[in-house]
Parts: sequence; structure tokens; C-alpha cells
Amino acid sequence: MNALTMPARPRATPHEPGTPLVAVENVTLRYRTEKAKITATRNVSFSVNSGDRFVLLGPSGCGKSTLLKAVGGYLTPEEGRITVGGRQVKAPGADRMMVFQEFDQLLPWKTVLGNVMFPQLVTGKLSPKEAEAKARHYIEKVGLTRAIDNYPHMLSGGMKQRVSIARGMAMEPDVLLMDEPFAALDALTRRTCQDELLRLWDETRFTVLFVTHSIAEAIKIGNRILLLSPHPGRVKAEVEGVDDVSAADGSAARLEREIHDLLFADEPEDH
Ligand SMILES: Nc1ncnc2c1ncn2[C@@H]1O[C@H](COP(=O)(O)OP(=O)(O)OP(=O)(O)O)[C@@H](O)[C@H]1O
Repeated sequence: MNALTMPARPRATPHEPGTPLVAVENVTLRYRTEKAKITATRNVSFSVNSGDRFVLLGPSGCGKSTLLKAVGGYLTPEEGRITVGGRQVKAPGADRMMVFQEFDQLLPWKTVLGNVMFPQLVTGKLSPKEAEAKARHYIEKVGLTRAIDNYPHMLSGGMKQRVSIARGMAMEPDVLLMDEPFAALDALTRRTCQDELLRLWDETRFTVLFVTHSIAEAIKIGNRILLLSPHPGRVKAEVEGVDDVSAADGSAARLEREIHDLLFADEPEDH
């Protein structure tokens, strides 16, 4: 599913202060294949406040991507409900932009500028002139102004991910949905991209829902972390105040160990 195919949708109206921006309530998500029904997540609840860097963390196959897609409106919960800005999610919308792990999210025949402008033009949200100004602004924010006229094949993996982030941010969504956006990058580039995302967040305080299976990445990116059990995913715990831990005093390493123990405590399989 490509974020670029999203239909235009009015921005969510500002929600009541004190109420969560994203509310996931008792959500069970299932896939139906020819042979079986696969429960990806069972009875999951969490809420994301405006300005949160909320991380979904859990082992491979626990349903993190499935949950993110459901918030994106690409999957409908079999039970429970999801609201964004107080409105029930029923379809994809420009208030929820997704950034994926894969590098091939960009249109190969468009330049960096063209790619970042594209969703604005498709949704008719802005005039071409306004879309260009906004795109240039966010391209500058991700440090790609010098590559603005380049085509995707001329960019490194990290640069392509930064274009995807600029494209998502340029839509100024209520929530940016990021599905392991840095997982395919080499360790050094991954760290740089994480630092850049945090710098961007410092500047604009956008809301992000971020999926990863790396405990270290979750601690670095998130201010709140939801721990999911192995398949099918259920909530194991929520960690708040992650911003307060630091590498310097060893508290980040301690938290990493605690999360590890929580995540990998033995649990019976349940289908
Ligand atoms: N299109 C699909 N059809 C059927 N089953 C699916 C489909 N997509 C995912 N699943 C199954 O749903 C479960 C959750 O998958 P999901 O990709 O959400 O997990 P994840 O936690 O994001 O894993 P990873 O970290 O490996 O990406 C898995 O058992 C997976 O095999």
C-alpha cells in the first residue's frame, strides 16, 4: 500500500485538550488467508497524546506493522476501535502519513522536490506554488537542499528515507506513522537518521507513532514505549518517561535490560 494513493481528507479538527490524539481501544486484528485466520494482535489498547514519540516495540511477527496499518486506515479491526482526533478511522487519510522501511517508496521519475510535492498536489491540499514552498521548507529541514533536483536513483538509502520523512512531514499530518524506517540502513546512517528525527521533533514537536523491534532504537526515539508480546501481539507493559533515562548515568542500559527481560519472559503461544 502506498501512502501516495491517499484520498484528500479534511484535517482532523483540534481535539479536546487532555484527550488522546490517537486512541486504540481493545483492538483485535486478523488476516484471513485461504487456509487460516491469523490473529495478528489481540485486544490491544493504547493512546497517543499530541507531541508524543510513541513507540510500538515487540519481537518479529507480534503485529506492530499490522497495528500501524490499522491506524493508517489500511486495515479494519475485527474488534475494538481506533480514533484519531476523536474521529473513528475508517480509511487512509492525509491526517496520517506513513513512512515505510523500504527504499522504493519514491517515484523514480520524479526529483526529490517532485516527490515531496506529490502528495500535496494529489490531495489538492495546496496550490502548486504553495506545495513547492512547503516542500522546499521540509527538504531543507532534512538537510537535502543540495540534492533537491536529484532523482531517487542518485540518492543513498539514508537520503531516500529522509526524502520520505520530508514528504510525510510536508503534509503536516496529525500523526506521522513510521514503520521501521531506518531498519535497512547501515548502523552509522541509522544513528544519523535517528538523531535527525529527534532534531526535527525538537523543532516542530510533531506526533509520531514509530514501530521497531530494536530495544535500543525504541529507547532512543521514544518518550513512551508500548511493549507487545510475541504473536499474537498483546500489550505487555507501557514504559513512560523514557526521556528521563540517559546513557551517561547507565539508566538507559538498565532500562534496556528491563525491557529485554519483560519482552522475552516465557509466554505460551496462543492462536
Ligand atoms: N498480509 C498478511 N496476510 C496474512 N498474514 C499476515 C499478513 N501480514 C502479516 N501477517 C501475519 O500477521 C502477524 C503480524 O505481522 P506483522 O508484520 O504485523 O508483525 P511485526 O511485529 O510488524 O513483524 P516484523 O517486526 O517482522 O515486521 C504475523 O504472524 C504475520 O505472519
